[in-house]
Amino acid sequence: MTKVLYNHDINEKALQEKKIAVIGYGSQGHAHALNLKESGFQVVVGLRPGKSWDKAVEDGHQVESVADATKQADVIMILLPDEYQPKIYAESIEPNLEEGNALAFAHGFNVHFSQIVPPENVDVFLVAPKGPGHLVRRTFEDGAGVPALFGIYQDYTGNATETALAYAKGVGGGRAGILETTFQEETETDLFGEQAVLCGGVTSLIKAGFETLTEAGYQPEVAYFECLHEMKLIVDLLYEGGFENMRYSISDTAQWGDFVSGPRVIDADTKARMKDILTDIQNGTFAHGWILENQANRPQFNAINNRENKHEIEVVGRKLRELMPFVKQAKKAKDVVSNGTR
Ligand SMILES: NC(=O)C1=CN([C@@H]2O[C@H](COP(=O)(O)OP(=O)(O)OC[C@H]3O[C@@H](n4cnc5c(N)ncnc54)[C@H](OP(=O)(O)O)[C@@H]3O)[C@@H](O)[C@H]2O)C=CC1
Ligand SMILES: CC[C@](O)(C(C)=O)C(=O)O
Ligand SMILES: [Mg+2]
Ligand SMILES: [Mg+2]
Repeated sequence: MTKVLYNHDINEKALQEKKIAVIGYGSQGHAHALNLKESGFQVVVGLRPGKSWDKAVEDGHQVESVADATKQADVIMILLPDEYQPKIYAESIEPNLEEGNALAFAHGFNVHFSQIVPPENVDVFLVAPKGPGHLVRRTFEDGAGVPALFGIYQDYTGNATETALAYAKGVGGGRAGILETTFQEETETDLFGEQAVLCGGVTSLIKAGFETLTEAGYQPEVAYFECLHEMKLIVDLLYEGGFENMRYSISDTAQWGDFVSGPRVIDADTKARMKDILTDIQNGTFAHGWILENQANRPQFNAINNRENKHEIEVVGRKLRELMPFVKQAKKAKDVVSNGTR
């Protein structure tokens, strides 16, 4: 079995005298900066003036421009949106790198697809938490953590692995398990997971179920609770103990329906389309389309996003969630991070 590393396997020495620049203070950025600081490491946050800057100051960080944070740091973790990274890297990071620095990423996209080509005299690694940034922070505060992958693209100093592992431990990955990967494997599996299963797959499944019920005349509120709200409760059981644990808790009627109807929804054709999606990721078709979409100022992204936000499941869900104040909302936390108001 692949070796999974935990806190007790990792020596933090490689990062102890070092300064870490966390560039960006969004979903991942705020979680890395706060978790690393609370793990005892020196952190400077690199940003442009604005909402994230104000929030990072409010959270007690030293905040500098991206260029100045890079100049001061030994390890530069780039946690900007993937689509803006190449420009900001070229303008403010690369000119300020010094020999022996470490350049780090939480996703391999830009290095793997050659949108960022690092100089030869720095270490290059990734530490990719396998979870949303707000949960990287929330679980850390709760004394737990989110699993993380680490991968070395370039080991100029000979210390890249020790540095990456200390970083992964600092953000809380060593509480849940740290696995070695490559930039290629992380990039391709992460893109596949978010498109086919975790985000694209799940939202399409929920929406199709909701629409099937409402088009048949059932109440939208009932359809919302059935297809979206209860998803989290079922997924919690999967998270805690896999399929067996979930099936232990549901009724035998549900389990029989799971066995006979699940494969009618997700069948061999669905799997063949998943393979097509993976091929498009592997051969660069997806990356090419996403890069062009951004160069054109996101016409399709914005149109689809507006349409999705107006879908009946979102309208009814907003109303129902207002009546459940115990439901925590990452979007509110994200707005807080990006608009500086708490
Ligand atoms: N979201 C997640 O949970 C995960 C993300 N990743 C990876 O982590 C990286 C970061 O993603 P994510 O956290 O979602 O990013 P976000 O969209 O949350 O990051 C936004 C941050 O970037 C800052 N920013 C944007 N443009 C600039 C600029 N021109 N100059 C300076 N700062 C700027 C924003 O500041 P401002 O307020 O000024 O706009 C804000 O602080 C990506 O590589 C992603 O693939 C990996 C695992 C999970
Ligand atoms: C699942 C989406 C993700 O890959 C993540 C939170 O891990 C992302 O890019 O945000
Ligand atoms: Mg991911
Ligand atoms: Mg991702």
